Amino acid sequence: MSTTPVIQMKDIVLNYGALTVLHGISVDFNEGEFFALLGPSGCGKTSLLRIMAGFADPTSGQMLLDGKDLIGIPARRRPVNMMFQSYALFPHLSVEQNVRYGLEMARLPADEIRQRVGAILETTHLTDYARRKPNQLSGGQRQRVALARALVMRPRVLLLDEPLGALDKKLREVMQLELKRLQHEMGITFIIVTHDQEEALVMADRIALMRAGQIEQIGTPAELYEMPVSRFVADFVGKTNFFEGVASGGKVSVAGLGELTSTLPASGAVAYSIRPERICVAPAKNDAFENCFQGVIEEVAYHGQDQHILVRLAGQTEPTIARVGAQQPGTRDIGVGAPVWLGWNGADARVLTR
Ligand SMILES: Nc1ncnc2c1ncn2[C@@H]1O[C@H](COP(=O)(O)OP(=O)(O)OP(=O)(O)O)[C@@H](O)[C@H]1O
Repeated sequence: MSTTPVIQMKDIVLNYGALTVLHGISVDFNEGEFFALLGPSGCGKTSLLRIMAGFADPTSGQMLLDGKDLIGIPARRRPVNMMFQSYALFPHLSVEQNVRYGLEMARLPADEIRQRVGAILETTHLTDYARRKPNQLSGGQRQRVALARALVMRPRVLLLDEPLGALDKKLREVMQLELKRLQHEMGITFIIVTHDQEEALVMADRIALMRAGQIEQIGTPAELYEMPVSRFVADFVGKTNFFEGVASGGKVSVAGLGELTSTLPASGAVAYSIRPERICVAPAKNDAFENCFQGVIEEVAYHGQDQHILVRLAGQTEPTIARVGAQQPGTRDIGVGAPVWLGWNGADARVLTR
């Protein structure tokens, strides 16, 4: 993938009166990448998207498209298209008319319009629905029409604000892969806003995790998951167990429990983070693991392909969660109240200083 930036945001600040919504955001969005702006409600994701689309001007900061200043250029003159959560299709127009509308407004030659609309209906699997009205379509189909309508304009960048928000879980999962396929086929930069970390992990090439108007970490899904820079990232992306303790060298001392090992040297107050799938559950102590602690099972949650086993370790206020596959020998009969051993290796843990 290219690392040539299409849009560059430099130190973007946005104030609404006395309220600062964006506190100096700097990020480059690259040519042809699928980028997710992820974060909890109210962290400023949509505000950042609206600035890129031209619906809001930042209080200060710089924004470049292909190296040229974008601020002050009206929304309709930017090669940037925004797709809203409420797809805003014209109800009285057919699918095909909805899709061709933008090209007609741009006064393109009739032949080119026909060719481009035909091609995009095919790419989005809508050819058979071309004559239907929006109210004769399912939610997923309407969503595809909105996408086709945006993509037919061939924007340099497509901005998508919670595009799958209105769909049920099953359809969301189908459309996540569909969006990724479309983005890949067309090579257009997609910047998507979502508060759903799973969605961001599945779809995006890179993610910016935002928190209270700032970017906490930018990276690939694997970087955010495997190498979180803070408690906030480790907690927001995936599930994890935290042990608050004091680090010295490669060890973290946890009150009531003992010393935990890691391969990351640190000192002072830290959070030691270990993912549930990195913890092995066994009826007896297994010396193959550097960290072994006994506890009592508090709850077993069945999740289909795996189980989440909540274990109370000595001196801990929160249970420790281990995720075990249904196929793991010996775990099927483990029940609430049983004593078990949890084991993991230091290389699988993260030591977080903030
Ligand atoms: N027009 C406005 N006037 C005043 N405050 C606003 C305005 N628009 C947004 N805000 C505030 O700015 C902050 C960021 O809002 P924004 O919509 O960007 O967040 P978000 O991360 O997209 O959240 P969500 O996922 O809930 O949509 C919020 O505190 C919001 O209340």
